[in-house]
Amino acid sequence: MSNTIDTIKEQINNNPILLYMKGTPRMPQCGFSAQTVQALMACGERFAFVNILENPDIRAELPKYANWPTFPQLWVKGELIGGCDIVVEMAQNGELQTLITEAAGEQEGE
Ligand SMILES: N[C@@H](CCC(=O)N[C@@H](CS)C(=O)NCC(=O)O)C(=O)O
Ligand code: FES
Repeated sequence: MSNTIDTIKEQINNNPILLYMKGTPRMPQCGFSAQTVQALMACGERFAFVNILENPDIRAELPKYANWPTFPQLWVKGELIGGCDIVVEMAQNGELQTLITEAAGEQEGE
């Protein structure tokens, strides 16, 4: 569905820090999404999210577009960073904070 792909592209281009997840940051609906939100929130910056459980078209199309089969998916500055495993690892080694702080700087400057 090309419409859905356009929506996805818009979301990715308009939100420098964007998490596709199951549920919401306040109420994640899966442990993988919950862990990822926790790591992201610990960075202390505002981020956008899309609840894919409420957007079945995006749930169906994004994995093909991203070439990444699962959720959550963290996108920063238009690029897929990864899912839960990668985000948690990057949180542990400090890379996530650096990435998010930098992306948030651009967000402020908008
Ligand atoms: N190892 C994955 C775990 C995520 C995962 O396995 N997600 C599954 C279950 S929540 C998924 O998104 N399945 C496809 C779907 O539910 O649409 C990661 O690092 O993100
Ligand atoms: S919803 Fe079952 S593992 Fe994520």
